[in-house]
Amino acid sequence: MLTQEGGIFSVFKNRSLMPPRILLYLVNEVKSSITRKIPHLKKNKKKNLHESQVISVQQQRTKLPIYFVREELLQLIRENQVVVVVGETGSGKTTQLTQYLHEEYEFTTNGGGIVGCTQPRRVASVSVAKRVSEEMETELGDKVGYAIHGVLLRETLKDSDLEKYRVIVMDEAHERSLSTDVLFGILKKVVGRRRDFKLIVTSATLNAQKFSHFFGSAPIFQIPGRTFSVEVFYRNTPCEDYVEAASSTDPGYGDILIFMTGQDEIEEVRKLLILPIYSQLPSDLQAKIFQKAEDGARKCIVATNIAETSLTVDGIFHVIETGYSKVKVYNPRMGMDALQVFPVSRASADQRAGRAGRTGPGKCYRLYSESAYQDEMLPSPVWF
Ligand SMILES: Nc1ncnc2c1ncn2[C@@H]1O[C@H](COP(=O)(O)OP(=O)(O)OP(=O)(O)O)[C@@H](O)[C@H]1O
Repeated sequence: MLTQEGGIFSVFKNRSLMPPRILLYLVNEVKSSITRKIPHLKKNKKKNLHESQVISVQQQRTKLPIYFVREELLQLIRENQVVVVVGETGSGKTTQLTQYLHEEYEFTTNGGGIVGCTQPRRVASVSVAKRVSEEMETELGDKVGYAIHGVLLRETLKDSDLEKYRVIVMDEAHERSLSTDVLFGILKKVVGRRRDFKLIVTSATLNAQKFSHFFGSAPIFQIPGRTFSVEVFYRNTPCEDYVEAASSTDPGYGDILIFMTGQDEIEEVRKLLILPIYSQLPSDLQAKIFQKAEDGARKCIVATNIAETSLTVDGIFHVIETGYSKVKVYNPRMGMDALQVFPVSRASADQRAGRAGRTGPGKCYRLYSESAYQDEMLPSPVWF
């Protein structure tokens, strides 16, 4: 069923006709990505067996770092209107915190007790909502929903106090954009007007202090530990062609996530990875298609930075990281925005590495040197 709520067009299969209790919102999205299955890559089934495949979803939840500090964190939230939460990638900030808050406030509010969680990317809103509904053993659209056609920001135009929300989680707040900055200003006012309203800001470590300061020295809660280790490899020298270098980096087993800056490069990688056949192709290259593919295909995803945060793709062991992304920059001469390629920040590189090691130990191959990471990359993204 499609419902129109408060100016937001939400995709809900809402059996009870009540709005879901946990809502994931899209606040800002920049680009798209392409996902491909590459059938000729070899899959080593044994090595590819992730922990998530052998233990239940509920057991997985009790192994996440946030689980061990649940009560401590909720106590801090009870005592403060705004709390900044910092934790390693995969510690459970998105999927677990929303559920803890739902459990905490489910019975204490009548009616307007929705926990809203903002996401910078569409793909994350959808996939996290699905995951949370699975964990809560409910159908998507029943207790858990997502809204991608509208943004929370737009909802504030109709209801400036966001009355139906008990808690808003500004997830991945370090992924700043104009929308999130405006929303921060609005939420600060809501916090001042509504004593029962809670705001949780999750962020990469480096920006936590700034957010805390903006909200009048809000306490910062650090979730200790990480779920699985990610081994990071660097090149000794910078590579001349990262598209080619990424395409020829095959760790030999396990699913792979490759980061590229945009659709053109993604298409190039796809061409390099998929075997072509046409009459003008030299016969030795044509012959390659007759080589037998191993049993069990391996998945290779080539994505832009839309896959950088919040996403868990089960089975991804390896991340190949080019160190670049496209950023929307205003060009005053042309009087319009343009996408330009820039080196990523250390915070983004760490987020990318964090896409491995979500459901098992992982590896990240950085196509640049360690000194480039340490000395040349900015600590966090700069917004133009
Ligand atoms: N779709 C999924 N399939 C399998 N496991 C998942 C899925 N989504 C989440 N998980 C598990 O839950 C863990 C916590 O994910 P969550 O998104 O809550 O972490 P996070 O702290 O918000 O990380 P990040 O900041 O990188 O988004 C993951 O590391 C993974 O083990």
